[in-house]
Amino acid sequence: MLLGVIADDMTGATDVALMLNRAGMRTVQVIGAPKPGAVLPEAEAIVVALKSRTNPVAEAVADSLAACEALLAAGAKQILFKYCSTFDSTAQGNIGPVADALAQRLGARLAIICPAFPANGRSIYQGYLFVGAVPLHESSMKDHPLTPMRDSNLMRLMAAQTKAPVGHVDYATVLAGADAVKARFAKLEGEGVRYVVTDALTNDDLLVLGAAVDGHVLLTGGSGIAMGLPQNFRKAGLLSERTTPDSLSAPAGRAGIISGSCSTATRGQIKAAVEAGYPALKVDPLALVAGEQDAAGLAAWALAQPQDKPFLLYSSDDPAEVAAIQQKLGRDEAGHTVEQAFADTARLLAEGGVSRLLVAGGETSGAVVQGLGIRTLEIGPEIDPGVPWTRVVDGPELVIALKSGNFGTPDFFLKAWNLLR
Ligand SMILES: Nc1ncnc2c1ncn2[C@@H]1O[C@H](COP(=O)(O)OP(=O)(O)O)[C@@H](O)[C@H]1O
Ligand SMILES: O=C(O)[C@@H](O)C(=O)COP(=O)(O)O
Repeated sequence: MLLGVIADDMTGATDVALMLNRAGMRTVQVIGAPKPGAVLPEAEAIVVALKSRTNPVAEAVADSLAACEALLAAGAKQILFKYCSTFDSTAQGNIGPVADALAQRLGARLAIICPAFPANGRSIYQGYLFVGAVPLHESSMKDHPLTPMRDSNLMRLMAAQTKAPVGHVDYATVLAGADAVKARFAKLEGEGVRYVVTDALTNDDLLVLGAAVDGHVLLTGGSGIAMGLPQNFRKAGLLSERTTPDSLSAPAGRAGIISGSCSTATRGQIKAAVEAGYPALKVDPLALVAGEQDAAGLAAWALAQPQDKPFLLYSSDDPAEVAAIQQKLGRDEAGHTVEQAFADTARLLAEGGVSRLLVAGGETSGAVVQGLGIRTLEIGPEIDPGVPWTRVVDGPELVIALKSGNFGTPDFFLKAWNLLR
């Protein structure tokens, strides 16, 4: 084991596991903070998927430290704290407090902050995070149901979550190469800076940064930063040769989609699936609270649909509707109600013979994976950047893809099945 990753949500975990797998590291994903003394699977990289993005801060810190202990015990030489490429967090955290706790545990004097993910349009310039052509706070992330992002300056965002000094490595330095970046790191460290936001626009920049962080005990960032890490282990002669699969054999059974993601990309993908004639049922948080809809009813509906097309269960709605529901139920209550309903529904679906499942939404995926009692995932082929099919290794017999809300082309729900045999 070389690299340990602590991911703050489920889709983020499969995203970074896919990145590492494609860059040549044999990677497995385990779900939840391992218990003390737990034996982790054999791999070159292990990703521990937590649900720590929106948990209470103390819980997020405790889970992240537990994951860190397990990864160190398994032999990790470097720890990556993976958060969202859109830096999803609140003013209180959880990115700052978790990074602080990990830095203290690992004795890290300097850790980079790099959510850049060019393949999905996330770039950093002058410390500002862009989503496609617009700054983060002008993107659809400003309306996220749980972590609305209203600032784009990563130094300011981080400074609001930590007392440790935050610095910046500008793009000119990244363009000058890994040695120049290392020299800047050393200078900033000498000035007492703990966290360094690094500009990055392209995959080449991420490879430069990957080389520059060789030997850092703690890194923080999106999955993009993982791209340049395997090269360090390969150079040190520590990596085996491997290729990534281009398809995945799936157990016989039904196919379906569960979506609790209200992100723009997911809503477009739902529209495409409905237009393609997928049987679709909208789940209403208010109806769940009133008992007019429940998991048993949702599963029964899904299992009664014709089998020639995947069924679609979705609560996804546009920002105005989500805001109206949150006003009635409260943000957390609305979120938890939907997540619990989907977790219970997923369990009933698996019991009813569903063996191929697509789930949209990070929090939603966390709930569904918990509901299904999945403990380990093996990473399969890439459907779109950041989203692989995975096979459940420890849990019910199924293949499952966990899609980040904002990832995937509009035909994602239509084309994903083509990679299954
Ligand atoms: N109609 C809705 N109204 C309010 N909240 C909702 C609705 N549908 C889903 N949610 C909640 O919104 C959150 C979406 O987050 P998530 O699943 O992480 O999606 P994404 O990956 O798009 O961020 C979840 O907590 C989910 O339960
Ligand atoms: O880094 C990313 O953008 C994703 O890996 C991620 O974390 C996704 O989170 P959700 O959008 O909540 O699924």
